[in-house]
Amino acid sequence: MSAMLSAEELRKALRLYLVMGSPNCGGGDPYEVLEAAIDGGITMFQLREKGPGALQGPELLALGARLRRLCAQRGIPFIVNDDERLALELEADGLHIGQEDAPAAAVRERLPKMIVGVSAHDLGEAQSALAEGADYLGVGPQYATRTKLDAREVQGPAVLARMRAGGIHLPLVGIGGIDATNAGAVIRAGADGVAVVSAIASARSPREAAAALRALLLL
Ligand SMILES: Cc1ncc(COP(=O)(O)OP(=O)(O)O)c(N)n1
Ligand SMILES: Cc1ncsc1CCOP(=O)(O)O
Ligand SMILES: [Mg+2]
Repeated sequence: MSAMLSAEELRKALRLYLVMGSPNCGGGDPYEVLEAAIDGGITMFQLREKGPGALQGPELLALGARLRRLCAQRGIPFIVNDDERLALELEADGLHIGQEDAPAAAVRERLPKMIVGVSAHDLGEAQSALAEGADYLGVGPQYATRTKLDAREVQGPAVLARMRAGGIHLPLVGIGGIDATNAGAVIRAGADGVAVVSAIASARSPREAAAALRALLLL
């Protein structure tokens, strides 16, 4: 577990997890989108700069530094997707990696003080991630998504129930196609929280979208 958050604090932080980068903001300013989402009540943030027009190099570092600072000011854990070096440069609270990224055990060893999140699509992957020292699992896709073109097939909330029944007690967050119409089903299946991209970042009002999700998650 990260030195920064206890397991219980992490479970709470995962409740409404915004995952986002500039390509998800419909041309809007990602800083303003994140600020509005924090005002609306998100509890954790992941910088995932992927897709058409994704920033790289110094531009990505500059954006990451601004978003990181905003999260620090507002008490929101700041996680970086995929890029271990960027996570270190930004002094992130954590790194999220998937099955096609660096091996979780090696990342755990290199980043002993960071929150390490791992994507898991079935019980077997969840058991491996647990054994390799993951702090939480991102589980999905729960529903169809247009945000991640290389997403695996839809698993549905039942995959969360299978993980719980299989003895996975790690903090779990559902991801993929989640919005206000289906977030409750994800929680009822066993997730501690929901991770969303488009439901907040592409909303007409990211603040209102985050507030609506927060209200139904009973926060
Ligand atoms: C919270 C959370 N869960 C899952 C993912 C997906 O990670 P990954 O499978 O590595 O895919 P990319 O996001 O890197 O395209 C995530 N980012 N966050
Ligand atoms: C990053 C990721 N991993 C699995 S699905 C997904 C994308 C989720 O985006 P959205 O919330 O817009 O469906
Ligand atoms: Mg990844």
